[in-house]
Amino acid sequence: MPITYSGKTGFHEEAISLTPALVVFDLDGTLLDTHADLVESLNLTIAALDLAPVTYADLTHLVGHGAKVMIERACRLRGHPLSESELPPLLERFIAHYTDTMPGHTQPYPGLIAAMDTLKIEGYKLAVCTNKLESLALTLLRKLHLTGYFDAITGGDTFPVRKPDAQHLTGTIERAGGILARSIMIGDSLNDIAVARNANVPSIAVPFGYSDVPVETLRPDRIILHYDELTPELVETVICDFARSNAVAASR
Ligand SMILES: O=C(O)COP(=O)(O)O
Ligand SMILES: [Mg+2]
Repeated sequence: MPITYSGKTGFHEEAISLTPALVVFDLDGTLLDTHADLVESLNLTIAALDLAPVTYADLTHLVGHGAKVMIERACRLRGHPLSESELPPLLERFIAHYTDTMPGHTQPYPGLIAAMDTLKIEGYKLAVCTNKLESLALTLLRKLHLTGYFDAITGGDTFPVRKPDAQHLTGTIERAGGILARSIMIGDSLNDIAVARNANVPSIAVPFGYSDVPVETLRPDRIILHYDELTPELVETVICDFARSNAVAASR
């Protein structure tokens, strides 16, 4: 059974404390180190326009809003803003190459699997909320034998809106059978911390992903340097501290 926080007694608080907590992960740069494959497929894509390759350092400014935006930004960076008709064949080229080479060099970050195993054993729910196209996220997670961990996997095209719009996260939580008051969001970039703030859910940032600014400046509720730190106790503490500061703010 998950450890529960001891809020005020009463039917409502008790019902909340008995609901298993849900840990929602971003994908690129949070669950999985995808950078080598993203850069490779992106460079093969823009090579169709004879554009020079982008680097890993460039990726931090390109990634975060899905493949379409990443291709558009890479072309603009290389001095070729795309016209509307140029994008669809490039997107197709990217999707085909990225899918064909999966899982490529992509790997879970150190300690992730052990942390997820512990959370699952303790009764926690897990989900993925990524701006990657849903089909790419599903195929990649399937090829890495990870889909079984998650109660929901949603992408940038699953709902009419995507991160940082709150509805991407609230929709993911609903699909996973979680509740807002017992959920946390873990991510590497602005969109993840912003979606959590917009949905009124606490956030944990990881510094090893693709943020173009230091994650401290995003003001997450916590930062973890390694997945060893992602324990049931930490999840409960973050949820409890967040509920407490919300209650203090409401009483002012
Ligand atoms: O693929 C992207 O652009 C972003 O993906 P993420 O939301 O999993 O970081
Ligand atoms: Mg990310």
